Amino acid sequence: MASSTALICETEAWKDLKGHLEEIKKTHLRDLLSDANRCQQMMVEFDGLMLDYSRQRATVETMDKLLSLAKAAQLTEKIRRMFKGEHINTTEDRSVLHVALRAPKDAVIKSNGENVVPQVWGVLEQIKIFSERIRSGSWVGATGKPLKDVIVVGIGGSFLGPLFVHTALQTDPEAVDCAKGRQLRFLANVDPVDVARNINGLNPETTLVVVVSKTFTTAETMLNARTLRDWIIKALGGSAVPKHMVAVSTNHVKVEMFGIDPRNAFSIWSWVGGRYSVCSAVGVLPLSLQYGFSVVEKFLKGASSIDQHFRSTPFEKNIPVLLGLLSVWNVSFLGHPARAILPYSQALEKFAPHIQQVSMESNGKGVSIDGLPLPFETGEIDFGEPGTNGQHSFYQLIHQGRVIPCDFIGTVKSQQPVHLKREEVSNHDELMSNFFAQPDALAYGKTPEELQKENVSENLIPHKTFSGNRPSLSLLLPELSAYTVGQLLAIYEHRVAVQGFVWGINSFDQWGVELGKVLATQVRKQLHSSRTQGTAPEGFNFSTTTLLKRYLETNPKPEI
Ligand SMILES: O=P(O)(O)OC[C@H]1O[C@H](O)[C@H](O)[C@@H](O)[C@@H]1O
Repeated sequence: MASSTALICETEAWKDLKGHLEEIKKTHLRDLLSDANRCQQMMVEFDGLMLDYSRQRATVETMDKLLSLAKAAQLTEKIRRMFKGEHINTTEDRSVLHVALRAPKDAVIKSNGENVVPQVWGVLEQIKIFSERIRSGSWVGATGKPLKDVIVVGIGGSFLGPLFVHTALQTDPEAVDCAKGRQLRFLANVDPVDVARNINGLNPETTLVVVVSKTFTTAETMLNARTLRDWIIKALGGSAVPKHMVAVSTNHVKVEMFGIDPRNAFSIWSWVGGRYSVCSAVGVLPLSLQYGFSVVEKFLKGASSIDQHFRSTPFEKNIPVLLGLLSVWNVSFLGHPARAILPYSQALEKFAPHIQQVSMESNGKGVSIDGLPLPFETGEIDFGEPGTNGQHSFYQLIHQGRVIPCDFIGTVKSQQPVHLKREEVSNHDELMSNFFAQPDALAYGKTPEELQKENVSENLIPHKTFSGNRPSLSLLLPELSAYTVGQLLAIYEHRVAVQGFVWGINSFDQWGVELGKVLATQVRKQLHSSRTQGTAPEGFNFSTTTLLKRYLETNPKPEI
C-alpha cells in the first residue's frame, strides 16, 4: 500500500548529489590520488581490518554529501529499528534479527516483546552437545559405526553461506586440525548429477544427512532429502533414518512427519532471513560437525564485533555504512550497474556467490517499502572470482571495457605460506603483488603519451591505451581465520542493508522468486499427467508446449 513518504530521490540531499556529480565527472583518479590528505581521510581501520576507499570516484565533499543523504534516508533510525527487533520487513510483518544470532549471551534483543538471545544460546548449546557426540563417536549410526561424513541438503540461503564459510575454513590451519578424518559436502541442486556427486564414495553407514530448510517445503530440498532418505533406507533399513538424518528448520511438525526425530531438529526463527541465516543453526550445525563448536564460536564473535561497530560507530568511520553509501553513489549517481567482488584468496572462492544472493535477493526491487514504483534502479549485479584467476578471464572488460567498481579483498598473512627457496617471492607475495597492483592499474590507466615514450608503434597506441579512472576499494584483513570470516560476512550483510535503507526499499523480502516456483508447479503437474495418463501438454503457450513435447517424446518415462 502506498503512503505519502517521500522517495529518497525527491530529497534535497539526492538532488544535491546529482548536481555534485557534474563536478566529479571532471576529475580523474590520477589527480585525486595525488592528494595524500584526501587519501588519508579515506582509510578506516577497525579491529585489525583496513579499508581504503581512496580509489572511489569521490572527494571529501562527496562523502559529506553522502552522509547528508544518509540523514535524509533516516539511516540512524532504520539501523536502530533493526537492532530493536521492530518489524522492518513490513511485507512479511517480521523482525530482521540476524544480529541476535551472534549476540553475547547477556545481550537483550527483543522480537515481539520477547528476548530472543536465550533461545539463540539454547540452540547453540544443543548444537555444541550434538556435534561433540557425533565428532567423538559417542553417537553412532545404525550399524554401530561413527558418522564421519556429513551431507548437508539445502539450497539458496540454506546452502550458500555455509558453503562459503566451509570453503574459507578448509585450509585454515586451526580448522584443518579439528576436521581430521571428516568430510562435509553440500547437496543443493535438484539435478540428479548433484545427488550422484554427493553420494559418490560415501557409505550410508558412516554418513549423517543434515536437511536444512527454513520452511521445510522447498521443492528441491525436499526431493533431495527424500532421495537421500531412500539411499539410507535401501542400505540400512527404515529404522536407520533417525540415526542418520537430522534437520534445521522453523517447521518442526514437517520435520517429524518426514521421519526425523524432533529431538534432532535444530530451530531457526521467522526473524532470520534465509540469506542472513549462516550464523544460525543453518551454518553453525554443519560447521560445528566439521570443525567443532569452538572454531565456529570464533566465527560468530567476528560477526558480532562488526555488529557492535555498525551499531555504534559514527558514520564517517563506520565500515558497512561507508561501503553502503559508496555503492549507492556508484549505482545511482555514477550509473555503474555491477560490482565485482575480487578476493585475492582462493579460500574465499565461494564468497562472491554468497554475496550474490545476500545482495541481489535483498536489493533487486522495483518499488519502495511503501509500495511506490521507483523512478531509479536499485541493487547491483554482483559477481566475482578470486584473483589472480579472474585477471586471466574477465578483467579485460573491467580495464578497457565497461566500468565496474571492484572490491579487492586481501589478507596480510596466508593460511598456507608456500615459499620455495629458489623463488624470489613467496606464493603469497606473488598473489598480493597483484592485489596491490590492480587497483592502481584501474585508477591510473595508461595514456597515449606514456605509450609514445615507450616507443609503442602508432597503430597499437589506441589498443594499448587505458582510460583509467575506474573505481575500486581495498579491504585488507590480517589473515583469513574463523574470526575474520565472520567479520567479512557481517560487513557485507550490513552494507547491503545500508544500501536498501538509503534506497528506501524492503531488503528483507523476496517476492521475485515466487512466480517461477508457481509456474514450475504447473509444469510438474503436466509432466506427471503426461507420464501417467499419456495426456498431451496443454494450457501453455506455443513455445513451452513445443519444448515440453520434445522433452516428453525423447525422454522416456523414468524407472521408479
Ligand atoms: O530454507 P528454505 O526454506 O528451504 O529456503 C531456501 C531458499 O529458497 C527461497 O526460494 C528463497 O529465494 C531463498 O531466500 C531461500 O533461502
